[in-house]
Amino acid sequence: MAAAIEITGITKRFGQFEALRGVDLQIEQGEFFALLGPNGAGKSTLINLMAGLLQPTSGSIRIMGHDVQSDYQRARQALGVVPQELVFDPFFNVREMLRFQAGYFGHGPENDVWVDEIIEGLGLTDKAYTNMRKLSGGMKRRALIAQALAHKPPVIVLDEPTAGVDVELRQMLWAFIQKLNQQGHTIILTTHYLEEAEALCQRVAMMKQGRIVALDSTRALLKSHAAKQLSLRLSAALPAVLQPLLKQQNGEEVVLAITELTQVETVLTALRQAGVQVLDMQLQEADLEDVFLNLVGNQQGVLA
Ligand SMILES: Nc1ncnc2c1ncn2[C@@H]1O[C@H](COP(=O)(O)OP(=O)(O)OP(=O)(O)O)[C@@H](O)[C@H]1O
Repeated sequence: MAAAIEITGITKRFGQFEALRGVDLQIEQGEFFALLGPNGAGKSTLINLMAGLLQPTSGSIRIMGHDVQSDYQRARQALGVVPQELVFDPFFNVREMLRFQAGYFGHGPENDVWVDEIIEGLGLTDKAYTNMRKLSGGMKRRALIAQALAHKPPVIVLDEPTAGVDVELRQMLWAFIQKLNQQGHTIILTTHYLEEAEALCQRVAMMKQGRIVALDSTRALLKSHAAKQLSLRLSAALPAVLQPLLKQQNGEEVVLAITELTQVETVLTALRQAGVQVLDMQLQEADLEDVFLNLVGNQQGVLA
């Protein structure tokens, strides 16, 4: 079985600037995959290369086994990309636009059942016959997501689909995308909402300055890269023996970084021996945001 996406040795220069510096990545069919990274890491450039909108400086990309350059049409047919920007054709209503889009990929009336399914799945039923230019911003975004899906592509790329959208659309979108994933579609998601990636994606790639700096299952990343946090309110100062674990001090509260649960016992013993009482205690699991900050740092705008 061909991989959904196979990226081999991709580099991309814009003049002197190297936006991608050797990216290798294979995403299997049926995966729900997150592509994360701070602003400027190269995510959109990689997506534009997948969609054939840019030519790589070197390397190759295959979508469902089809080379994006030498077999462009079949590669493009296999891919649906939901772009970041709201670009649309103002002359059609929603349903017409979707049928037109599917027609562009060679589908006829047999695809209408699918078009109606996405209209319903994205909550556009009431707007199906409304002209695109009369839709509100949120509804336009739904229509653009629908547009990327109109030709029923097996591989779906969502480039920050929930940036600036309300909770209702977010929940509806994720329910629908999860259903598509269960039906066998491969989903690739970029998002700055790391809790979304953590909740939805089985595997994560983190990019920094044009390179992949981490690639693993979400679970393994959480386990290997981030510590748990133990927050304590104490009756006296933190004993010196525990200072090496100190991560933060917020007034009365001290936050210790621990890697193993057994360390909690060690901390409590050390406190008892020093005669320090625990007034309050909270153990917090590491989340994907901690991993992200550890690996790529909190550059400006990362978690906008
Ligand atoms: N057409 C272009 N010409 C010159 N530089 C470009 C061009 N497109 C992108 N870049 C640069 O390449 C780098 C990667 O940009 P890209 O848009 O891929 O990042 P990103 O990870 O998608 O960021 P964001 O999270 O902000 O969308 C940036 O430094 C950007 O300025």
